[in-house]
Amino acid sequence: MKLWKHIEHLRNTAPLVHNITNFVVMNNSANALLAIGASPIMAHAKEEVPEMVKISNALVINIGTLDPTFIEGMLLAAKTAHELGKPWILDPVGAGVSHLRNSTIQKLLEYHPTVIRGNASEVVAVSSATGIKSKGVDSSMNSSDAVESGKELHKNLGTIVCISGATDYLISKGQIFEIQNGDPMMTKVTGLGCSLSAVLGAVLGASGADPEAIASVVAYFGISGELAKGLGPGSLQVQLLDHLYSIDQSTFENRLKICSYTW
Ligand SMILES: Nc1ncnc2c1ncn2[C@@H]1O[C@H](COP(=O)(O)OP(=O)(O)OP(=O)(O)O)[C@@H](O)[C@H]1O
Ligand SMILES: Cc1ncsc1CCO
Ligand SMILES: [Mg+2]
Repeated sequence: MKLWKHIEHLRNTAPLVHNITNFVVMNNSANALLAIGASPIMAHAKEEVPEMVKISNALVINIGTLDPTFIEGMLLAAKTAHELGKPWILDPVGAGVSHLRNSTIQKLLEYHPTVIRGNASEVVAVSSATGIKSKGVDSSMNSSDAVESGKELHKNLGTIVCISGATDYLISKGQIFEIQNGDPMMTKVTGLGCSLSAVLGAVLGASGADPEAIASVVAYFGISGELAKGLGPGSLQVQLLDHLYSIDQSTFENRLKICSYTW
């Protein structure tokens, strides 16, 4: 697979990505977007959200720290993106943990996200709609155990589903990509799943709903995490940005662990 072209295209396109995300990750998500070559804007007030969606190439909605004001902004943004045909990605952080999260996800799904990216517990919770018991925002399951739920979600909504974990899965119409890049140390830095969702917003802005382009960025992010591993979570958090910024074609191609099959 010749995947580097998707990374180059993203860097050359420099899409503007509108994020409504959580208080924990606003900074690292904006920095991850800049490092990969995109332009971030964080904005959640309902008074400006429609204008932001209009000027942006893609929208990221992350429900990590919900409150009524954020929910209002998210619903308006998702509605506007849906009406304008702008691609958008939903990160259902903590799906299944509270009624507020579950009911907000159900309302957001009415606006047909282009992609849903979550860890295994979140994907299972969104797919079951009723919500399962979950530990918090970290997954209590292996990503491989969420693949059937991811397929159901895709069949019911037509949404591309990305399940992150030791193996990342990208489930789209008739095709699944499996990506084996990344490092377990990435789970010791908060919000790297949120950063992944943000950079997937960037590839949506640059390439639209192209599963191969999205899978390329999932792999790119994992490779950046592998290279960023140092003494522990602190250095990984900082060096991830350096590698997102600087990886070249040969490093990417030498480290790439990806396959795809039909379903
Ligand atoms: N065991 C693992 N081995 C290798 N890479 C991993 C592992 N677990 C997670 N990752 C990588 O870490 C990144 C974040 O995925 P993760 O599933 O931890 O997201 P998350 O649980 O939503 O995180 P958060 O909610 O903190 O943002 C992905 O790039 C994923 O490939
Ligand atoms: C720790 C945490 N709590 C709400 S959002 C978030 C960031 C990781 O999802
Ligand atoms: Mg998460």
